[in-house]
Amino acid sequence: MNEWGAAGQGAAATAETEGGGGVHRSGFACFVGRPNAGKSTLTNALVGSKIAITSSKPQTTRHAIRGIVHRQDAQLIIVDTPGLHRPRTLLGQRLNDVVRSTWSEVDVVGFCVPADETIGPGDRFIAGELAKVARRTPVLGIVTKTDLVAGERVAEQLVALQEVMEFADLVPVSAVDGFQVDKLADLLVARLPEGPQLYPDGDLTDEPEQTLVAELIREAALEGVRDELPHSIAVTIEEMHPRQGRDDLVDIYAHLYVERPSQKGIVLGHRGARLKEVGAKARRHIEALLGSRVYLDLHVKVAKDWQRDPKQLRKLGF
Ligand SMILES: Nc1nc2c(ncn2[C@@H]2O[C@H](COP(=O)(O)OP(=O)(O)OP(=O)(O)O)[C@@H](O)[C@H]2O)c(=O)[nH]1
Repeated sequence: MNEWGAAGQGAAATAETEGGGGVHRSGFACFVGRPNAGKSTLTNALVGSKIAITSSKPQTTRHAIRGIVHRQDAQLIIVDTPGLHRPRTLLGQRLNDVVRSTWSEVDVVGFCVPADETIGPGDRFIAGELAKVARRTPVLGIVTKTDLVAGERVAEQLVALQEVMEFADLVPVSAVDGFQVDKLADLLVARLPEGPQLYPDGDLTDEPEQTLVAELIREAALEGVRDELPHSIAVTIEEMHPRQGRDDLVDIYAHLYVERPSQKGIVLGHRGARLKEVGAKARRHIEALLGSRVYLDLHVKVAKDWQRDPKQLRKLGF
């Protein structure tokens, strides 16, 4: 087709080079959508490995965790942002700042709306914010969780989504049964500039291991108590290193912060039974992540009103 398409060195991608042999694209994408829209699960489905943290309750993905999709023709780096929401605390404001700065850095944004929930004010709030960047960054409309509803409902949701804002493309997907996940990858890749591979083959995420470990502990600690302590737990890794003289065992010392003394009891449980379960569960996940045995030491501490205190927020990594 076009011999010059692959020559590439710094040449801008054009429509003519699309599909041309040898063209390699690389760049960044992120998914936005209200909490629970399925963004993390979709990232995992695209990357093909559990790296982002998923849960059935909102607001669990706090850090911009990247998943990397390696393909012959492209490398797509997915940045997973926290959910955008109306801020009520300093933490809320910081999270929204992270989201907005992410949007301005990526090549394409995917706006996720679940097929099984009506489009509401939360989605329109996000669309309003997204419209501000849409002139520079293409936004794809994604209807997620199509496996949960009948075909007509998916069609209705696509129509409803189209009315919320102008999209570069619209696509329905299911991360659970894999419906159109490859199609979505194609649509995202098509929006990336021509460029070389940015990460080595096999890299799935560049998020520091300690951040992932802290997220796994937080996830385990929130299990079953989210209604009581939805946003009140933060985790820091104080120390993490292989045990001296052992190459099959990693020692991890972590602090679990709650906001008030009364919450400490909830996390600990009767005679510390709950914390023990949390530790066992987190340890299993961390062992799977690190591919090594793990000794996990967890301490619960009270950091009074950490969500409202800039000094505490900095200490906890926000
Ligand atoms: N049936 C079905 N469930 C899904 C699908 N994708 C996600 N889910 C479920 O929906 C819930 C929320 O998914 P997440 O991927 O954690 O959603 P999120 O948008 O990343 O949520 P936040 O991190 O809170 O912003 C989880 O219980 C998932 O298992 C899907 O394609 N089909």
